[in-house]
Amino acid sequence: MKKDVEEILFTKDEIAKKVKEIGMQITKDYKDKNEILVVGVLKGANVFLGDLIREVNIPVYVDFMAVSSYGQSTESSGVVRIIKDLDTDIEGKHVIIVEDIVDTGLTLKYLTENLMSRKLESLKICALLDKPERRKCNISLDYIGFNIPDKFIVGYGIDYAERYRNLPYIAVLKEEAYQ
Ligand SMILES: O=P(O)(O)OC[C@H]1O[C@H](OP(=O)(O)OP(=O)(O)O)[C@H](O)[C@@H]1O
Ligand code: HPA
Repeated sequence: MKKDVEEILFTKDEIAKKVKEIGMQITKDYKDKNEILVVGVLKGANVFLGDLIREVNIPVYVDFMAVSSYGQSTESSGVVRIIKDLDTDIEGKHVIIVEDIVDTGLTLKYLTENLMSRKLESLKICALLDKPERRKCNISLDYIGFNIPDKFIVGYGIDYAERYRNLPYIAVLKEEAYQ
């Protein structure tokens, strides 16, 4: 796996420091609420979510959605499909969507519109990585870990064709690894 890595963007320690900061900010912002519901977007956000919730010091409930837009390629198809919906009713809840990476923004645009229609109390978005150069729609992110360049990223839960999710760091994938 290491041979396919062009460059390490963020080490394990740098990621842990950033996740801690985001967790502290969420704790501060929601300190007056009884609980929050964190919605992880499978599969990529799984690793980030697992670390993040342990840095939040108020009651956290967890649910997941699975959507599909990329398939086996490095380009978003733009068509988002729900593969797994939430298990819980989110009416009246304070919800935070947790994403690993925002690229075109089409996945989050679809998800926010979908969740907003369910009468929740509030909705915020937390993304570990943001690739603003690639944006194809207007969405606003409430918590962002790192801005990254327009390169294909893997590691810390993020895949190419289901590989590299278990790399402990965040890295740029060599072009020859996906050609
Ligand atoms: O901003 P966008 O262009 O919509 O791209 C972002 C989405 O793409 C990735 O998911 P992917 O479809 O690769 O699925 P995965 O999480 O299962 O790896 C990532 O986890 C986001 O959900
Ligand atoms: O850079 C990326 N890497 C992996 N999956 C992705 N989905 C959107 N952008 C990316």
